[in-house]
Amino acid sequence: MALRFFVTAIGTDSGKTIFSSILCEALGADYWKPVQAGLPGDTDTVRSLVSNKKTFFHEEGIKLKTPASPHAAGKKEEVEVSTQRIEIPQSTNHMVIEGAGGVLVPLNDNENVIDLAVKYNAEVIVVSNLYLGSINHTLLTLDWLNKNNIPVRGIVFNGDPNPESQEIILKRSGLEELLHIYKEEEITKKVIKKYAERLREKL
Ligand SMILES: Nc1ncnc2c1ncn2[C@@H]1O[C@H](COP(=O)(O)OP(=O)(O)OP(=O)(O)O)[C@@H](O)[C@H]1O
Ligand SMILES: C[C@H](N)[C@H](N)CCCCCC(=O)O
Ligand SMILES: [Mg+2]
Repeated sequence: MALRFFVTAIGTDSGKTIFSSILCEALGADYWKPVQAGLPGDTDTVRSLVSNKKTFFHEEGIKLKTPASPHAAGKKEEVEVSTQRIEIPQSTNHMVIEGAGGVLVPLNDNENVIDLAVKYNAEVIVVSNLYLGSINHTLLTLDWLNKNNIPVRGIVFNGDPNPESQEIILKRSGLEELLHIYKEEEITKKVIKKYAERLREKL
């Protein structure tokens, strides 16, 4: 059966696009960004990092030029941003869907980015950075998902190792670490392939 993942994070610039590239490479999955705020978009980045020939890059659901929260970018550009307006592309392949920012980033006055994961019935993966303060950001994110009955497939740590942070996050959440992405000098196709091999063992 085709798998469907929704990649979210504890914030923006967290490594969702890097991890989405790794996941696409690991599974030969399609990539789709339902809401892109800020151009050039993440689809171009993933296209430049994935090596396999199977991944298909779907057109973004809603594309906004403004690098801001989708609700604000939509308001500025007079574009209606809502889950109702965005239908998942047809595909029989596995699909990696990348959110924008974190779970409670607003699409509009009533809806948030995470509502897209629910609408598409996708398994959520949370990318967690390892800066000072990230324990709180990560546990708040996981607690909100848990309290809203949104299951999480696992956590991806991104950044220099911090065993105390990683341990307490895994212990409190009871979730599995799917991958640790270390700080790389440059993100290249070769780097993405290396992590894809590691990730494949966990999926
Ligand atoms: N482990 C890492 N090593 C080196 N650079 C990284 C690493 N993780 C992320 N980066 C860099 O940090 C920047 C932000 O990462 P990325 O674009 O994946 O974030 P994002 O969560 O997708 O952001 P957005 O919310 O805009 O979609 C990029 O320039 C990326 O190449
Ligand atoms: C512009 C950025 N790269 C993303 N596309 C959107 C991030 C929105 C974050 C909103 C917020 O949490 O304050
Ligand atoms: Mg991104």
